Parts: sequence; structure tokens; C-alpha cells
Amino acid sequence: MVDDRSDISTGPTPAASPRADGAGTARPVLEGPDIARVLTRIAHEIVERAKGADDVVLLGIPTRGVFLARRLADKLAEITGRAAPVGSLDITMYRDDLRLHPPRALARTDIPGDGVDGRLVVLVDDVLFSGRTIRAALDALGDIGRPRAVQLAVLVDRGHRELPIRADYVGKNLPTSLRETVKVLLAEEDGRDSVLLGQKDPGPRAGHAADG
Ligand SMILES: O=P(O)(O)OC[C@H]1O[C@H](OP(=O)(O)OP(=O)(O)O)[C@H](O)[C@@H]1O
Ligand SMILES: O=c1cc[nH]c(=O)[nH]1
Repeated sequence: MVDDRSDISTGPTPAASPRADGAGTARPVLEGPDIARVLTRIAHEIVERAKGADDVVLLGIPTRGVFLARRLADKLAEITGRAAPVGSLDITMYRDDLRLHPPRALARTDIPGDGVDGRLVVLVDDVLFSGRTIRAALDALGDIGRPRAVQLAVLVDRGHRELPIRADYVGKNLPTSLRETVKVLLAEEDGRDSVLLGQKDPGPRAGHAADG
């Protein structure tokens, strides 16, 4: 099920102000309480669809998907009273644009002790855009084990898919133009929670496949 609700109230849009983190011209579309609320909703949706979430394993995609997966695991534990295994899945070596970009540092793959065989794996990421990161994640997962099913939870779906991939759980559908950027900030990595919609720097790069 694609959740196409984009009814998160973000309140009045504060005026853009210059920021050291480069988010100066961006405007927030979700703030901390909104993010907490949508994660709570997604956790309830996972429990409902998985009929209790007994065999759920959450795997976050670095960077920020890992923090979101941990937050979802905490919320699942609050709802079900059981700890959900949570880990991370690095997709760097599975990207289809490795030859087009300078090498990226590898991130951590950390699979919970009981593995993924026969489990319901919920991949977690912050932004869904072209879908190439998730394609790579499915390849990476295939080298680790054979889940009984794989689902996808994302905080923001900004559209512009280049592959037949969709999310099962969506925090916010955010229609965007290709001239825009979506930046997710999370307290664990960035010191605060926010989703910022900004304008792409005008530059020589064309297309968007290389952005993912
Ligand atoms: O659907 P796609 O076009 O693949 O884009 C989505 C991906 O892009 C961003 O990751 P990025 O590669 O920028 O790495 P980061 O998470 O470390 O910032 C984002 O976190 C998603 O993982
Ligand atoms: O705008 C974008 C595109 C891909 N990934 C992001 O995190 N933001």
C-alpha cells in the first residue's frame, strides 16, 4: 500500500534565513514534532500490516535511514512490548553509478544476530527519489539472505522515480520539481530534526540520476 497522505500540518512557513549548514534558502516542510508523528503512524501501520510485527527486522540505509530505523524500532517496541531487531545496510558497492562518481566511503552493514532469512525486512530510508538506492539495497540484501518479504518505509517520497519501485510506508508525499532538493536533518547526525525543501545550486550537472 502506498500511503499517499500528504496532510501533515507544517504550520506557517518561516522565512528562509542563511545557515551555516547550507540550508539557507531552504524552507522546512516537516519539523521535529511532524517527524515524530509520522514515525509513530508508520510504526502503527507496520504492526497492522505485519499482524503484530513478530518477525519484522528493520534495516536502515545509511546515512539517515539508520537513525530512522532505530526510531521506528523504539516505536514498535512501545506498541508491541517487544524489541524489534534493527540494523543497517550499506549499499555503496551495489550502486549503479559507481563509475560515474568519485568513490564514497563505505558505511556500515550491521545485520541483527538472527539474520534475515524468513523474516519480514522493512528497509528504511529518509528520501525516496529515483529509486536507485533502493534497487541497490535489494541487491545488497539478496547477498545476505532470503527474507520472506521486503517492504520499504521512507520519511519523504519526492517522486521522480526512474525504476519500478514504490514505498509501502510514506511519511510525507512531497511533489517536487527536479530543480528542488530535499534535505532531511536528524538530531543524531545534524543536531536537529527537519525536512527542508530547497533549490538546487545552478551548476554544470544535468539530470538527476546522479543525485541519489
Ligand atoms: O532514490 P534515490 O535517487 O536513490 O535517492 C534517495 C537517496 O539519496 C539520499 O542518499 P545519499 O546517496 O545522498 O546519501 P546519504 O544518505 O548519505 O546522504 C537519500 O538518503 C536516499 O538514500
Ligand atoms: O533531493 C534529494 C534527492 C535524493 N536524495 C535526497 O536526500 N534528496
